[in-house]
Amino acid sequence: MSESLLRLEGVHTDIAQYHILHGISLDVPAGGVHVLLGRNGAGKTTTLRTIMGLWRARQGTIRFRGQDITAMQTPDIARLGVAFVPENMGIFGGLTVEENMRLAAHGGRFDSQRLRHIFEIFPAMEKFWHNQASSLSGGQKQMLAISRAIIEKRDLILIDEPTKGLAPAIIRAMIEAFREIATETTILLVEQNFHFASALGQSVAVIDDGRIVHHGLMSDLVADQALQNRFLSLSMEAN
Ligand SMILES: Nc1ncnc2c1ncn2[C@@H]1O[C@H](COP(=O)(O)OP(=O)(O)OP(=O)(O)O)[C@@H](O)[C@H]1O
Repeated sequence: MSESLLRLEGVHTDIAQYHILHGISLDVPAGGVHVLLGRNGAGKTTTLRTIMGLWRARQGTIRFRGQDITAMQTPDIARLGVAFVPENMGIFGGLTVEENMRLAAHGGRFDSQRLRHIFEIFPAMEKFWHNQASSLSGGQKQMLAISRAIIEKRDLILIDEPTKGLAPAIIRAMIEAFREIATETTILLVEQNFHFASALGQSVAVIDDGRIVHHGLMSDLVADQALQNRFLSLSMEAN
């Protein structure tokens, strides 16, 4: 694998009095989609939030392009080219699609070429440009959340369970969209849907009880039924 874009070494995170991450080490190479699997409560969201500086690692280091970002503030991490799409998507229901996008664009201004590129990936964003975000379907809201993350060119996008609650046809469309987005950026994806995760992922890490219990190529996991039995049962829905 190529040199790490993101590297976590022995990361411990506490939330209040609870010790949630117990020494997470993870290498994310530049380019493509890399997947973090794990059952509910395993620590996937906490890992993404710790990378983004929304929770503090009390021990261990997080490096982005070799730079130590462990103690950096979230806006500074974002300025380095890291975006986060949380599970609740973080969009503003009372604002239009355009207004949501404008809030995410640098200086509130759009680069027309960039916007055209986003409309090619997600045509619904152009169609519903003047509609309130609250009126969008679940899939369209997710598309809006991802569009906001890529309105500026990013080096790394952290995405938390984008297919949760979506219909299979929408998930299929999302696979194509993610493939396109991953041609220009690196995606670290938290996912429970194995079909989606395996269609996209190059590497996969399985987290359980705040520890990485498996890390390898997604193709090896897909090809090895015994590995799947061992890890998917504690990770995700196999559909
Ligand atoms: N704000 C919080 N206060 C207290 N405990 C929390 C908080 N957020 C998360 N936790 C706990 O941290 C552990 C890891 O949660 P996390 O959200 O990282 O899991 P996850 O793997 O993303 O699971 P899910 O798929 O359910 O989102 C869980 O035991 C959870 O209860």
